[in-house]
Amino acid sequence: MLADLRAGQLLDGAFEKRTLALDARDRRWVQELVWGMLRSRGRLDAILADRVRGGIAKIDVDVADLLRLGTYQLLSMGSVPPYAAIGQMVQLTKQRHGIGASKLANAVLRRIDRERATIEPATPSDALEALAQQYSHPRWVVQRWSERWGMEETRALLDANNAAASIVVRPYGVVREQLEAMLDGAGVETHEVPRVADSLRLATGVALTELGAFKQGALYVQDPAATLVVQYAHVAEGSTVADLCAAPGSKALELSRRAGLVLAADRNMTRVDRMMNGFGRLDAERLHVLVADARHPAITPVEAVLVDVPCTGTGTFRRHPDARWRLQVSDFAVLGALQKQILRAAATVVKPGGLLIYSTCSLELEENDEQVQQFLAAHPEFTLEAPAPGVVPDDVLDGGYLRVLPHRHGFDGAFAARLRRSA
Ligand SMILES: C[S@@+](CC[C@H](N)C(=O)[O-])C[C@H]1O[C@@H](n2cnc3c(N)ncnc32)[C@H](O)[C@@H]1O
Repeated sequence: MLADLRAGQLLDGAFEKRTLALDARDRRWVQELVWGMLRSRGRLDAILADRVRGGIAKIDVDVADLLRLGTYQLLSMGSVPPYAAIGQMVQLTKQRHGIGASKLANAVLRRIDRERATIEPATPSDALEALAQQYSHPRWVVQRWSERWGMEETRALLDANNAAASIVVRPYGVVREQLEAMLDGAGVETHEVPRVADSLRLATGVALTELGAFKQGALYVQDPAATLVVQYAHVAEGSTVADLCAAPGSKALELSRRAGLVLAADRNMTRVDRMMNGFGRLDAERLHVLVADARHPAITPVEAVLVDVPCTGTGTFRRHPDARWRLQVSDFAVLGALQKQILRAAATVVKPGGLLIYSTCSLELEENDEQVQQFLAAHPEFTLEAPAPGVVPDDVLDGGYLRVLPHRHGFDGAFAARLRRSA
């Protein structure tokens, strides 16, 4: 899986592909290991740097990942006996890299096991480096956030990014109480979600896809931040809505609660396939799926258009611990250009008097406020229009925008701007 990530694949996809043959318990164990290791990679590297001659950057990247996995098991996975963690990693290193590398793995991991009581690496004197190491984030990301929010709020955000994200579900075709009863009958503990009516947070460790309520299409998974984006959009009852970047489709489903018809389009065929499977499981109504490029929308103007654009996803680092290590400064320019193109093209298919909703799961101003401000400056026929008071809680509104922050609200990060076209 880690080799897949190095080849540019995303963690979710690599996990799906590599764990097909495992049962639910083993999948959970692998997930705990890999997600946990990636969330603490910076700290693990500091520990390894003190014990690998020449530092971790000097050794083969695959061996480095094996050492990180071994170290994480030794220090953070109490369920794994040290001899098993060391033995397994040494064996794997031998299979993949030969006897020399396996001796290194054996020596390093045994030493870490021996020194576990005094293992914490020294705190770097540079305050940003210290935060980056403690919370395992790239330093440049910590720097950019601390310039915006200050050190203490940045610390809270880094901490939130390392917390395990819970599964939150929404009822479909049944009311919340029915879904609660179905889950209760299956022995699944549920909790209400602050700020978002009808969503249910499931106790951790639930094998969701094995639940009857899932198989019967009585629920779908949606982080409260995504639900809030759609509630903030507040499309008119019975209207036709185009969701031009729709896959895997949870916002399209949420839109279909109020809309008369939702056109759910995405450019990526594989993701469209997955979206269709999801809608099929739910027996979803009032949704039409299309494969289409949002830069050239092939539809006639509609009452509301949502563009949930591709972005750096810095609001979802807690779910995708690989993303923080993949992020590059150049992503802002590359994705920014695409976001700009999609937003401008989407504007051409909004009816006069209609709504254009721009959203991201990024925390970054370049992808959020600045995109919208530039768009509004070039399109005087659109104005920012927050939904009526009470549609979403006041504490997720910020100057008319929707802004959800992991460390303030406890959900994924999200941003949205609701733009009204003049009649
Ligand atoms: C943030 S995700 C959308 C998530 C989705 N709205 C949901 O709530 O489930 C962005 C999506 O945009 C799609 N995408 C990227 N470039 C696109 C383009 N030019 N036209 C249409 N879709 C595009 C990606 O395939 C991806 O599925």
